[in-house]
Amino acid sequence: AAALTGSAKSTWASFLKSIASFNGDLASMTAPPFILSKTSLVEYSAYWTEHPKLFVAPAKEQDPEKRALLVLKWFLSTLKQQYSSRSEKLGSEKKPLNPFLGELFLGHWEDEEAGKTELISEQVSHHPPVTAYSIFNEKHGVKLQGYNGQKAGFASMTINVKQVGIARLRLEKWDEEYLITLPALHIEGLVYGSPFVELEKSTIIQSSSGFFAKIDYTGKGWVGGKSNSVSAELYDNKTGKLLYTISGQWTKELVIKKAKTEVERFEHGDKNPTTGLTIKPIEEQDPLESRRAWAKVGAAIDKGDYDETGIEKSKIENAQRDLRKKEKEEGTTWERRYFTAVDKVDEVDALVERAGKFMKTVLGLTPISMDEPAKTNGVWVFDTKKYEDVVSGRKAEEVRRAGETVLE
Ligand SMILES: CCC(=O)OC[C@H](C)CC[C@H]1O[C@H]2C[C@H]3[C@@H]4CC=C5C[C@@H](O)CC[C@]5(C)[C@H]4CC[C@]3(C)[C@H]2[C@@H]1C
Repeated sequence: AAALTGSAKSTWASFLKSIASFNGDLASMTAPPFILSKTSLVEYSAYWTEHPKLFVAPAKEQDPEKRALLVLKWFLSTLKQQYSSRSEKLGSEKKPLNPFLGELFLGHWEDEEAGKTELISEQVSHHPPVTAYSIFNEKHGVKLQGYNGQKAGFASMTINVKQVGIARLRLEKWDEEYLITLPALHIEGLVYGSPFVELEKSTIIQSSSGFFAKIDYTGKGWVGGKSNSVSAELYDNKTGKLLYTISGQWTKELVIKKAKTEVERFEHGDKNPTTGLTIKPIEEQDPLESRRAWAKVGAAIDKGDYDETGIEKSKIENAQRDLRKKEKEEGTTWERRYFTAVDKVDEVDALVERAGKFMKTVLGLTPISMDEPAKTNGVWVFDTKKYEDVVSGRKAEEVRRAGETVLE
């Protein structure tokens, strides 16, 4: 992106100075107008499934080893959307709107082969910010649920972000579950006023059928490396045998090898177009749905009217503060519409334990421990009872009342 000029340069310079006194809470930073996005962070859950065909492919594969490879392939195909789609579309990473507690993002993908895949994303915590989501395709019995928050730090002109939370993929037909941990990232390019995400360190995928993947992320700075590089290894837990490797750039092309021979090359970008998410027109949305709730802020950002953006944002933020104060006085808490926080999930603990054992005994690595990925306020799970109560209309009164609390 072109280097900054004139006033943008000076506001960016003062912004960089402000980051230097960064306290770790990304949302609290006031970024200059040109870096503000009108998209709320609650929308980012959609990045998991913009290729519905890849998302449902594992369900149709009866060989468990090939299923594990298809899950790894789907996961790697989400990285470009998750971490570089804004830079590609908007020229740089942007600062998303900080979702209010209870903010919703609902939609579905319609795909001729995969059928309907539904998305439910809810901001289940504001302090610290935690987004929970459930993405499911009934036709193929594929269900993804997860939650994530961010712990950020600032060092040598780079924002370092550690993700907390996990993703869980369930294949009903095979009674199989996959635990997926989330990559750490850092924001490069701040000094040029054109920030972009680079992934780092490593994540794992552990399947209940006995397959384990380790995924390592490196960037340009790495020894002779290219930006957005990834190298994944898929193992058989039982034999410790390395079955497949997938490597390349998660923004461009990845190569799958079985042992040493190439078996497939798959592309991202125009050869692998994403499916558009269908969401209701704003006037039909629930008041808590993100694009309706932030409509006035979004309009101000589109106009580049920084003052109006600030005024409309603080109206929402003040309404939220009043709501929290009222709940405190009444001794009530906000009812999460679709998710519940629990202390632990046995299936998740079993997968973490299995992965940890494999990492230690076969790979000689430090095993992941559950408190590591899940360090938010509990393990957030999709509550199908709550979901059915909403869909059936049994919760219509609570839904209506909740909508009235959001400033229109
Ligand atoms: C806070 C200082 C500031 O505003 O700097 C402006 C710069 C745009 C850099 C900070 C923002 O960069 C954004 C990138 C966002 C992550 C992108 C993708 C994901 C994956 C998704 O599944 C979960 C959320 C996550 C981790 C985003 C979290 C928020 C990030 C780091 C934004 C930063 C505020």
